[in-house]
Amino acid sequence: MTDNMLPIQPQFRIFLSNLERQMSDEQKEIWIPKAERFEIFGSYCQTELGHGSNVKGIETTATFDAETDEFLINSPTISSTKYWIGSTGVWATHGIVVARLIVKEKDYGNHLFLVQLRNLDSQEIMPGCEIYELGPKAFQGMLGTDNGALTFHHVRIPRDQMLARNAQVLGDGTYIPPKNLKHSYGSMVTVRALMAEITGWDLLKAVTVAYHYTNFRKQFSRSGNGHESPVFDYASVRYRLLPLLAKATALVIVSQAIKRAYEEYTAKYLRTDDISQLEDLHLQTVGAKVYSTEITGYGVETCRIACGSHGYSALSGFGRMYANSINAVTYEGDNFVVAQQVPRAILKHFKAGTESSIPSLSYLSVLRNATTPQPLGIRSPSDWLKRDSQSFILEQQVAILVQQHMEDTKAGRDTSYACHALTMAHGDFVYWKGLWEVVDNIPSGEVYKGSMVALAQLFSLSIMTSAHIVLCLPLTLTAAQRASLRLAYDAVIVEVAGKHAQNVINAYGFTEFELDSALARSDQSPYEALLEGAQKSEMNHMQHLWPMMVDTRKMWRRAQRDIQKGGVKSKL
Ligand SMILES: Cc1cc2nc3c(=O)[nH]c(=O)nc-3n(C[C@H](O)[C@H](O)[C@H](O)COP(=O)(O)OP(=O)(O)OC[C@H]3O[C@@H](n4cnc5c(N)ncnc54)[C@H](O)[C@@H]3O)c2cc1C
Repeated sequence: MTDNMLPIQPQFRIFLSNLERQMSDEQKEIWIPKAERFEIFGSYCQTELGHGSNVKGIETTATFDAETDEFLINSPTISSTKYWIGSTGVWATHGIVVARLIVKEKDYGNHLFLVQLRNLDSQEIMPGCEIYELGPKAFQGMLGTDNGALTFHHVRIPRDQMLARNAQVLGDGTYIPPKNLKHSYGSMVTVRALMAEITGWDLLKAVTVAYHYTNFRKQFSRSGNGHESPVFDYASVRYRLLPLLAKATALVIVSQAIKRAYEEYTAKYLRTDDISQLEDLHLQTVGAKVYSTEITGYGVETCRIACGSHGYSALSGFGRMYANSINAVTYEGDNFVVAQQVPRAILKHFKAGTESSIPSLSYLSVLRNATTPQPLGIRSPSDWLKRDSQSFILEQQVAILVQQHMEDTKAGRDTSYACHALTMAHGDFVYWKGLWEVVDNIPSGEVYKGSMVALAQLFSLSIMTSAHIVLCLPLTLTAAQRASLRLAYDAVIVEVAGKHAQNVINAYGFTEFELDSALARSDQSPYEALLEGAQKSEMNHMQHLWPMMVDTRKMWRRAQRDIQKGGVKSKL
């Protein structure tokens, strides 16, 4: 239940953050207190029926009328209807609308405008606005949020409702352009920084339910002593669930650090207008958004499948969790589209020779000093637990993919598919580095240090044995070294399963209310909870349909008798 997004969330995630970053000081004084006091509810209206990823293609116009000192907001075509707009179907009283600014017939491209959508006293839709709620979403997801379709019919707003921190239009129609074009992606950065951490928590909940259930559920006897074994004891279950526990932990911990860096940047920006760090933070948050939403969406589904048929019951909660998490690969920028920004930024630094200013790009030194890598001194599985062995593999992996990307770009190939794998490999390296930075700083006396080290090792070895790395490893490692990597991975799985997983799950301390799953209750076993769910099913009370079922059977019997008597001939 708690993973259902609420209509109020766009208010904090994107509406207020845009008011703070994109409004002039005078505008902020008026609007921020209203939003903070919930006198107004806000939404962010960018996507149109015809244009999502291609923001430059937006058709909604904001035409300046110097006579009345107003803008006219208009949707000139059906494809310009704002669509998917969170909270707008029912709740929002105001929207930050992305529209093309037109002054004296000149098109200045997309700018932001604050438009009132509903009457504050009656909630009625304002004249000139046409709004519909979109109805159910795929998998019945995001039930708690209304999403709207919104058309503007020449809606007038005062000139001072153009968000004016950067660009402005003066009363005589003079256009003051933004000092810097990069400011415009500041609000996207905010949301992505938040999403990366939230998705980590979503995955942790799914893993917790699956861990609880697979330890309860017994099938077959592994020992042959007649007692059935918990399915968690099978490698097929452990190797799916435990790496997800480690990955979810990494997502939360590293994304928190990215979010903190962004908050520090924002505080400085609001004081000084200094946006020098924004480009790097943009790279970090786009990468984090793609990496975290991809792992979480598919990870939640993996947890469901690991629980067998009972995972497929709505009572398990996995359906709800999946429906509410998988859409994050699409919103705030489709992952395959925004993933392209990461290689672009990597190449820009590589070509300019500025990669040393960005710690997460240290792997570019592999390409810069393009010498044959020294063979790794791996002699036993424990050598794989050393940081330099791990960084070697992960850096090699991204470097190979960057090299391939450069060749593809040079050859004029469409790289939009391969960019995704490169962004994920970059994410592997960034999250690996970030996780170890945190874990290494835990004082050695802390009781949870051992569990965190084991989880970090599991995270490291699981990403090192993943699909695209397997392609690269044969180039640099001997067969014996590759075999020892598998042994190291096996050993870490055994250690985490036996000594740490339960402690880590307990430490996260999700309540039953938060998990909302029949597979993870303390007062009932999963079987009791599932059976109780079946007993409560509304389909048990469909007696009004019984006569129809009886009649159908009678009809079949009659038809059968007629066929046997030879009275009915098939027309087929
Ligand atoms: C639940 C939900 C909530 C949302 N909330 C809001 C909101 O509050 N406000 C708002 O403004 N918007 C919102 N959106 C819209 C969202 O931001 C867009 O859906 C998203 O940006 C993707 O755009 P699109 O749907 O038009 O996909 P498209 O751009 O049409 O993409 C379709 C396919 O084409 C591929 N593709 C497109 N362009 C390229 C390219 N250049 N290279 C390679 N492949 C490409 C994509 O990978 C994808 O597979 C929401 C969406 C959802 C699902």
